[in-house]
Amino acid sequence: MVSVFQALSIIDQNTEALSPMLLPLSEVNGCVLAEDVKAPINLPPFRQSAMDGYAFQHGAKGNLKLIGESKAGDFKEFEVSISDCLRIFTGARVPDQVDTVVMQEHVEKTSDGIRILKMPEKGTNVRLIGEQIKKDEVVLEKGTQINAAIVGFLAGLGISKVLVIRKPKISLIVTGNELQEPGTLLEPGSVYESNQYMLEAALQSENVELIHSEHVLDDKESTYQAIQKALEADLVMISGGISVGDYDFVKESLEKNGVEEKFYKVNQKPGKPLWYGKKDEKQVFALPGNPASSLTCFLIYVTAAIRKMNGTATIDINLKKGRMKGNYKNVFNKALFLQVKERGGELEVYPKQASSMLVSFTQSNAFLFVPDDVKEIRDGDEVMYIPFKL
Ligand SMILES: Nc1nc2c(c(=O)[nH]1)N[C@H]1C(S)=C(S)[C@@H](COP(=O)(O)OP(=O)(O)OC[C@H]3O[C@@H](n4cnc5c(N)ncnc54)[C@H](O)[C@@H]3O)O[C@H]1N2
Ligand code: MOO
Repeated sequence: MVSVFQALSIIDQNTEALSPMLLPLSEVNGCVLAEDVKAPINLPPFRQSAMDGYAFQHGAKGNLKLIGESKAGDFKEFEVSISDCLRIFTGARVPDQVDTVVMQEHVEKTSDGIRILKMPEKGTNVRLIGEQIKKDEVVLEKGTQINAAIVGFLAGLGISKVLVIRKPKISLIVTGNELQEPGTLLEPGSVYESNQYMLEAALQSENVELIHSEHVLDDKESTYQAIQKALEADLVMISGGISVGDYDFVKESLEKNGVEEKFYKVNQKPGKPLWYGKKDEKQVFALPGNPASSLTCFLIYVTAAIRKMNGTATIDINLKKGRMKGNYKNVFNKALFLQVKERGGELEVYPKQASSMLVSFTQSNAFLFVPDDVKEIRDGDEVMYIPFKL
């Protein structure tokens, strides 16, 4: 049996960021850049009007004669004298011979052009070449996590592919004869399957690719074969069948598949019988089947490995300081991950807590972390907590 911190450290030692891959923009949201990105063009690439209005040479007095038009997408030159103007629209190129744009609300139309009612300063409403970004400038650094704004920014620079750390491929297996599909009539002795739905949903918040997900019965051969197939992924998650019962076949099936145990059992509650191992570079987490144990182990350990693999974070328990609301006794001699509601750093323990119960998770947004040597927490005590987002 290892401690929570030993378990995290073993996972850390056994986890590396995955190799970089050139991917199209449509697939990189959430990924981490594996190299600096340089601007291939100036932004804007040409002088652009920031308003719908009229372009002219600054210094003109009196009425201006309208001699042409520049709309978005046009690239035309004009012979513009000091007493001429051009109709222009937002985003359109500002032709070379004009330097200022007056917005149309600040002019009055005349029979052949306009009269400026409010004279703008020279250069007003003209976006200059490279004003946002200069060509060859490093615009994003290696290690940046791509979000929607970055995807849009890259597209705006004309970049269609970027080198990113590839997403871990994940396989999921849930085990158990007693598991029945939601939406069917519950048979005596059965329970509805929840962990496959839950873990698939939780994976949607991580930057991963789920390549395989299945339910196997408590049977040696099926478990062995399912694990063999699942090992195509970078990381395998198995729920259930990892304890010491006569029908718990996961541990022996992992060993038979050549997965080497790195630790088994963590001195914690929930989630004591967590098993972690490796086959070459592939990682395997066998999560205890009790739903709250599975989800706790996923949130504390599996996400840590996933985020180191995809380059989005280092492995760290990220403990925050908060204040206890109410009293709690730790009678277990184990580290506890209690599901709590955190509001403004104040932590309220949900009353119904057990490995088998998900109800407490549905009302919580953080774990109160109770070290194994802390036996009692009183109202107002400073405590440690780990926020989570599901
Ligand atoms: N003699 C001992 N028995 C147990 C120990 C122990 O140390 N000695 N540890 C207990 C702890 S702690 C846990 S946690 C569980 C873990 O057991 P398994 O990982 O083998 O899980 P199962 O037996 O398959 O299932 C446990 C429980 O969870 C329900 N379950 C499982 N999978 C699902 C699912 N996909 N959806 C919904 N519910 C699921 C299952 O029906 C059981 O009720 O072992 C203790 N026993
Ligand atoms: O450790 Mo188990 O996950 O408490 O029931």
